[in-house]
Amino acid sequence: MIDERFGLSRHVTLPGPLRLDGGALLAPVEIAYETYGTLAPDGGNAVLVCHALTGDQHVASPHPRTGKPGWWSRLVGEGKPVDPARDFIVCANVLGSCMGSSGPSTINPATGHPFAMAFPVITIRDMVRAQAMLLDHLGVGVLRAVVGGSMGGMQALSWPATFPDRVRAAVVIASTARHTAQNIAFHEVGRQAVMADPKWRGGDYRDDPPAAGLSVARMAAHITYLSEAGLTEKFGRKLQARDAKGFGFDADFQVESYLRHQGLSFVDRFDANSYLYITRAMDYFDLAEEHGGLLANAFRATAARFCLVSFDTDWLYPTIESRHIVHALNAAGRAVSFVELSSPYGHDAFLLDAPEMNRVVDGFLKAVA
Ligand SMILES: CC(=O)SCCNC(=O)CCNC(=O)[C@H](O)C(C)(C)COP(=O)(O)OP(=O)(O)OC[C@H]1O[C@@H](n2cnc3c(N)ncnc32)[C@H](O)[C@@H]1OP(=O)(O)O
Ligand SMILES: N[C@@H](CCO)C(=O)O
Repeated sequence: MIDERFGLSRHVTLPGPLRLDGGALLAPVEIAYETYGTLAPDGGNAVLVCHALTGDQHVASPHPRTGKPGWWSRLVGEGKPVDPARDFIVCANVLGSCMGSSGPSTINPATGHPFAMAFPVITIRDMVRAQAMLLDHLGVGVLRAVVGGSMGGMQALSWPATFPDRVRAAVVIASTARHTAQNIAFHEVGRQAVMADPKWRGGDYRDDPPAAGLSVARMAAHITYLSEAGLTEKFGRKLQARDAKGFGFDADFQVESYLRHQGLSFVDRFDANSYLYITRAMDYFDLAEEHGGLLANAFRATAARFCLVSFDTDWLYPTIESRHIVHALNAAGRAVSFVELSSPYGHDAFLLDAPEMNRVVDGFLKAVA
């Protein structure tokens, strides 16, 4: 019996093999994860929380290195909508990432060196299959719910499509069922920034990463997580305190130094090759294409209930993408709740204080209890 009221970083090596969508077999499969709460004797209270592109398993406990609160501690924790007093909560670092699960920085048993670009290309569905292997290991059969935002929402959609009998409810926030040309275009700019950095060296950078390229990639991506109104409210055209030199190409505008800060701090916490692999997995995501070209087909085999939330200023995954999913769920005869929330903060609103989002998720999860 697993009995952890509070988050505890763990790591498991599963023998596998895991057959990936690209055809490769991954073995062993390393998974870093945290659990909170107690698995009920009937196993019926498990909730899987899925993280976004650069997230990790520390969803509700302080990050072990920075001490910052868990990235979704506003939604997950004692007295929150996902509550360890009621739920057995699992959050795992996704396949391809760099926080302890198998990815390009994992040591390749065949060479004794990091896989780097020899790591197989992965998909969102591969991430979900790895999570299913972890749940098997933890003795979890059917999930009470799977919950995720952004790329976490893609996993939450992929779960009932991939394992129709293993999930009773899915909460999909600020997400999409496919990457659009614009989404792919922004990711490609970031990947090219990484690959154009001479330090990238085809991925074999070891202890001297392509920091400049990764930082620029994050700066470009971060703009897509915000909104014009949010940036205007926070920075407008405000300048830094100028020195005697006046005009020039230092970070004169505050928004510039903010973006540079976001880029530099990202390099401290994320691996460049993982960035390539995970953005690629998101670009390949097209749930309709995986199901004969019709999104409704993805949901026909499941009896899961769905809750979708979008934000009106999210131009990365705008509300129209959520509506597209709602129409497909309706066509498949699935029960779905959908709400568009108002926020000035763009896509990343799901990570910020969002009382309305909490109320919606709380009400939905209580209804499917
Ligand atoms: C989704 C998952 O699964 S987890 C992964 C999610 N985490 C991330 O994406 C981390 C990076 N993203 C962010 O910080 C996102 O904006 C959010 C939504 C998570 C946080 O938003 P906010 O709390 O509004 O933080 P904000 O965007 O204002 O950034 C604050 C930082 O910018 C710095 N900053 C603010 N203004 C400036 C400026 N003019 N010049 C330089 N730095 C500045 C602050 O000092 C602060 O630095 P710190 O994070 O090192 O303490
Ligand atoms: N800002 C979040 C969401 C991006 O989709 C992240 O970096 O993971």
